[in-house]
Amino acid sequence: MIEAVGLTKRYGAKTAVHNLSFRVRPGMVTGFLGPNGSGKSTTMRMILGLDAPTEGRVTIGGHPYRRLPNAPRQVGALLDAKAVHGGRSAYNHLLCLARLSGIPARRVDEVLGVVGLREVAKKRSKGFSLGMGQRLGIAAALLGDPQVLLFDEPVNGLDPEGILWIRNLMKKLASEGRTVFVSSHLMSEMALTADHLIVIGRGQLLADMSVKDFIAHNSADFARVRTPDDAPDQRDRLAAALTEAGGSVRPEPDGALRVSGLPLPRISDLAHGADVRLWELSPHSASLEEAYMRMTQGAVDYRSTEDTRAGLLAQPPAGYAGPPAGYAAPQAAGQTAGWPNPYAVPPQQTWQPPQPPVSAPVPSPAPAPADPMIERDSEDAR
Ligand SMILES: Nc1ncnc2c1ncn2[C@@H]1O[C@H](COP(=O)(O)OP(=O)(O)OP(=O)(O)O)[C@@H](O)[C@H]1O
Repeated sequence: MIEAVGLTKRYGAKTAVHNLSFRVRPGMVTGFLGPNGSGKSTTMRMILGLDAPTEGRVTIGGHPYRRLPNAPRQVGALLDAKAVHGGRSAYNHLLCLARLSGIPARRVDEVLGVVGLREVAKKRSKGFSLGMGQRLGIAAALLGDPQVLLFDEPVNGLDPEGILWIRNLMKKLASEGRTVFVSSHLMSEMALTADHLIVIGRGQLLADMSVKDFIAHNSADFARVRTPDDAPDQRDRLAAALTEAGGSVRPEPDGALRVSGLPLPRISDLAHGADVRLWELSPHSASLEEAYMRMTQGAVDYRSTEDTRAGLLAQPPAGYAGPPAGYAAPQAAGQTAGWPNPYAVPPQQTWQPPQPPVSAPVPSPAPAPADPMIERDSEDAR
């Protein structure tokens, strides 16, 4: 098990990791997630004794890495696949590592087989592709047959077959009772590989929970409901009935309604009661990516200047003429006027009954609530 307690790392004025406490348990794959610059690599380096914590501690099996007896046989890591002497063959690179750690030479051949590099074992690694380099780095991590494994972005540069291979390898290592700690930016991959997640943002812990709980806690399930395209009155009637029943209703780009707060059978009954025909009534369950985006959108350090605020505003599809008449565009947290932020927490009540065609002034949309991150980002501008 890996255990961090109050782990903090400062580089001069920069706090890379702040008061981080977590446990990485054996027998499962634990994903380590966070936006760029959030402190994942710094944390991994501290776990491996490559960086000393400014405060706090991190141990493996109860010992700091540097005090672990025969550490390379207990802990294997892939931090930077490029950290290889390019003039050496894959075989010689692994053989050097094995000799330094008192690992028998026959193990080199075994791990080359595991990572699928036997055929190129005698080739110099400087000619290796990114994916082959990753495989070589993974072979080095496996060399001592360790109980604890750390992988920093192991799927970097791998093709789909390689990604699948890594996924199965991680799962197999965990099923053998090992501790597997893996960072990645590929959410879809993490959703398939990890059992548990540790999520950090700006060096601080944001979440420590199972993948299932993480998605459940950070996403809102909703239903998509579509009425006949040629009958906008039916859509308006349905939206009004759903809102009256306590649902939250928002327009979708294609004219459908996004409804949260009401179960599907209730939506169906309300539609029936309002004499509205449905062309679609489908459940939507959030993905890990959506849940992650929602949780971390306030903790992103680097953001395109074209992402006006939260950086997550989807562009309206070509040809989209704006929301249907009768809708007051909701301004959820982290959202600017325009296209709805797909990751924003849905507002409680968004449906506005259609206005009668009188010459009353059209109410202007409410101003977006102040977003404290905007202030902070401009202060932190670098
Ligand atoms: N040696 C160093 N000196 C100064 N600052 C550093 C050093 N190493 C890391 N940092 C800073 O600490 C913060 C965390 O960096 P780190 O590389 O740990 O993040 P990360 O989550 O691994 O990022 P990425 O996903 O982009 O790899 C960043 O702001 C980085 O610039």
